[in-house]
Amino acid sequence: MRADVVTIFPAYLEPLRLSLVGRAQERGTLEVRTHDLRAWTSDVHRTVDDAPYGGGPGMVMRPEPWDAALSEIAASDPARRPRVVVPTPAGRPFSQRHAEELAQEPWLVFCCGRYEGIDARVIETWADDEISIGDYVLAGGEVATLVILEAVARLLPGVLGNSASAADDSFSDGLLEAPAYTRPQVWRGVEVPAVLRSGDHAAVARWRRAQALRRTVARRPDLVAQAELSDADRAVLDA
Ligand SMILES: COc1ccc(Cn2ccc3ccc(-c4cc(N)[nH]n4)cc32)cc1
Repeated sequence: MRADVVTIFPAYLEPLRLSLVGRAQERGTLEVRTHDLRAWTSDVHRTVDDAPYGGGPGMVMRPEPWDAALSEIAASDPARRPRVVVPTPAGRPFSQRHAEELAQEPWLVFCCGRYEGIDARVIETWADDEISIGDYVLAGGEVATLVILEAVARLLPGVLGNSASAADDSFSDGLLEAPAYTRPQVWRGVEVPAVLRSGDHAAVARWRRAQALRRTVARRPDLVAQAELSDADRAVLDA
């Protein structure tokens, strides 16, 4: 996968060189190219923003630099068309399903807005996805891009080690994950549930499913409504 990121703060994307996403880049599974939007300005002050029509607080990002940047990036591989992603508070809520969908794409381009956002005509012209990572307002699209790219990168082939699998993810079955434990067996007087030390893999799976169901009912009833529940699941919830 190739991912281009356009931003006025390229340094914000440096964390993509670390850890899981960094390893995916070293392996060639993911290629991240970061671009400074100001490279596509033509005035001496390298202006990327202007006052909003209709008044109101703050500034809006001008369309010309964005259109020049996206046109040049898209033209760099004429045989393909990238999927253009614009993080915004007004976007479709990001989810594991959405990450799985984006992980199928060979080429993503992220437009990191700042100020009060990007001129709407750029979004109309270029955006394939407008994505919100939550109902709170960040100062720009860079952090959202880091979130989206990490969630997508871990789904790419070979990125997660053998010991981990995206198929076992929380949300992969529509529920929250069960509590996890490791050594010591007793810590601050609290013992690891015996079933997890029993060696009975079927019992462990039943326990984890029951814990995930109860946790999801308590914290995210909206997810329970969407999940596919078995008769055994319903028995747990009715208990
Ligand atoms: C009045 O409306 C706005 C006031 C401030 C801003 C700041 N801002 C500029 C670009 C940009 C891109 C993404 C996000 C964002 C995404 C999520 N889930 N939260 N915040 C925020 C962004 C935007 C819109």
